[in-house]
Amino acid sequence: MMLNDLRAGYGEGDVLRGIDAEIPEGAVTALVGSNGSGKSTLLGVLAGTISPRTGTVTPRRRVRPAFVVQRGAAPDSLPLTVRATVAMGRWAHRGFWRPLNRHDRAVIDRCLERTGIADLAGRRLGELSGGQRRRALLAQGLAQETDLLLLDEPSTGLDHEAGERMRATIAEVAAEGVTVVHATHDPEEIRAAAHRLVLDRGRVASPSAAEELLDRFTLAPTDRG
Ligand SMILES: Nc1ncnc2c1ncn2[C@@H]1O[C@H](COP(=O)(O)OP(=O)(O)OP(=O)(O)O)[C@@H](O)[C@H]1O
Repeated sequence: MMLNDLRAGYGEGDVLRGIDAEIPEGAVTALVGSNGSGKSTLLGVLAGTISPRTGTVTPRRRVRPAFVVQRGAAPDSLPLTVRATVAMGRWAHRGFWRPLNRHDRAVIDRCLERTGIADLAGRRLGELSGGQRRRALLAQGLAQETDLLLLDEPSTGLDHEAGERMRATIAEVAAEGVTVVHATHDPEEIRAAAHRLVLDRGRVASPSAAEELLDRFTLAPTDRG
């Protein structure tokens, strides 16, 4: 995917100030940068939820990307089960008015399994811990079976085991041919990604700034000078 001179923002002024980059298809790209550098905004542009002011993303796919945000759109007070939440991921294929078929149910089961939450399927979303809810939202994204999976800080708040499972799932999905872009501050996720796109105040960081930022993000506190 090629990003050419992308500019986007919310009110006056641009948050993304001319992004030129290539995002390799069928691989994992980590979107790295300080707080406020524009990672979530860029994910929003790739997802189509934020319109760029100028610039292009090519090719523009007909398939809707799956965008896994930090919190779901449904309020926690809704009596929605984990399974129902994941099932919503099938609406993109089926429309929410049509009953799920056997294939949909098999996809939902698989997504619950691979995110390690099959045993929570009957629980209400509002009763889950933050990390469990995050896995349910990832499962919902996977259930969409799109070829572009966008994740906003997927492993924030996950324990070590859940974080490893998240990284494994991300790698597996990419191995199946899905283009994965995830915004992350997690050193292991940054190291595990095949590609890194480093943002610096709304632009792609220069090679030397990128190297410095990546060092800062991936070195353990004890390794830092
Ligand atoms: N909905 C919004 N309305 C107005 N300004 C926004 C909105 N969302 C983000 N911004 C602003 O855009 C800038 C970039 O935010 P963005 O969320 O893209 O950064 P980020 O790199 O994802 O940061 P973080 O690491 O904190 O998640 C920030 O200055 C932020 O205040």
